[in-house]
Amino acid sequence: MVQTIRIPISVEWKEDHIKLLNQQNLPHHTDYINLTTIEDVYDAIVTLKVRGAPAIGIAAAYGLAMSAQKYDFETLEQFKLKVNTEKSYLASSRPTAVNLFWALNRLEKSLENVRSINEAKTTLLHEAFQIQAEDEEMCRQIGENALTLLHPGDSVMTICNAGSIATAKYGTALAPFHLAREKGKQFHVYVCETRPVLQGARLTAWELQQSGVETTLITDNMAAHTMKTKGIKAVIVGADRIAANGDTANKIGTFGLALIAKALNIPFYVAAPSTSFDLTINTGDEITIEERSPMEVLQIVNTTIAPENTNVYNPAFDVTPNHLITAIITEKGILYPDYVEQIRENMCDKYISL
Ligand SMILES: CSC[C@@H](O)[C@@H](O)C(=O)COP(=O)(O)O
Repeated sequence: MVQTIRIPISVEWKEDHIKLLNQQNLPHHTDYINLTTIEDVYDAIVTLKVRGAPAIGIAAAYGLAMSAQKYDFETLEQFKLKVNTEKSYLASSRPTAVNLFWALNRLEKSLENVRSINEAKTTLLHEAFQIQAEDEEMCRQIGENALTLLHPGDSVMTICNAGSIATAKYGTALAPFHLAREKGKQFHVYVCETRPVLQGARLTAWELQQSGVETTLITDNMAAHTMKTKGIKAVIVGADRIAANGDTANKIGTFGLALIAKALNIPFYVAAPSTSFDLTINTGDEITIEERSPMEVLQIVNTTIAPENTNVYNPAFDVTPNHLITAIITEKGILYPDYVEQIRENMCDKYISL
C-alpha cells in the first residue's frame, strides 16, 4: 500500500505568477515568495532562492512564459524577438546546469509553428507546465530505477540537495528514499553538509526529515572516515550537466566523494534525468564551472569566519570523470560504462540542441 508522506514542492504556477519556496531561508523559515517579473525570476536563480538543475529549468520556463503573457506587440515576429532576448537574459543567471538552457530552448522551439500572438502566449505556458509535469514523472522513474540498485535498510551517502525541492518532485538522488517511504520502507542517509552554502545541512536534512527518512548529518571532511566505518553501501548524487562521455558536473565535493568511493570499493551512482545530458560536449572539460562570491566561503550563514581580506577560491561545481562512476541512473534505465555508446543510444530523443 502507498503511504502518504510529505514531500515538499519548490515551484508552483499560480494563475499569473510563480509561487516559490525560498530555499535561502530553509530550514528555519518555510516561507513562500511570489515572483511576478522576469527580474524576480533571474534574481531568485542567482541568489539560490531556487536551485538544483531541474528546478532552475522549471522556474526559468515559467518565468519566460509569465513575462510573455504581458507582451504587447503588433506582430508575432516582434513577440518572438522579445522571447529570444528574455531567454538570453534568464540563461545568463547561472552557467553550469544544462537544464536551464534546455528548458529555455524548448520554450522558444515550441513557438516554431504558432500563428498568432495569443496562441504563442498559451503555447509558452503550456510548455512550461509540460516541463514540470514531465520532470516529476522522470524523477519518480529515476527513483524506481535506483531502487533496483539500492536496498532498503542500507546506509547510503549523498551530497548537496538533489531532492524534491531541486526538481518538480521526488528529486533524483533522493527519489529512491522518498519512494521507499511511500512503500513503507526505510534507508539511512548520511548527508554531507556541503560547504560553502550548506545545501546538505540546510536543505537535504530538512527535506528528508519531512518525509520521514532517517538521516545523519556529517561535515564534508568526515566523508572518507564515515564511508569506511559506517557500512556505507553506496554513494548517490545528482548532476548539473553530463557530457556525451558520462563525465558529470555536480556540486563541489562530488568528485572527492567519487575518489573516496573508488578507493573503498563502494559503488558511486549519478542519478539524473535525460534533460541533464549535454550532447554538444564530448567531455566534462568543456563544462563551464560557476565561480561564486568569496563571501560564501568567508562566511557561514552570515557569520564571518576568516579575515575579510583572505584570498578565496569558490568553484560551485566540480566534474567527476566517467571512470569513477559505477552507473548513471536515468528515467529511461540504468547506464553502465562504456558511457559513450550508452548515452548516444539512449539519450538522444529528449535532446534539444543548445
Ligand atoms: C537534482 S539537482 C542536481 C544538481 O543540480 C545538484 O546536485 C546541485 O549540484 C545543485 O547545486 P546548486 O548550486 O544548489 O544549484
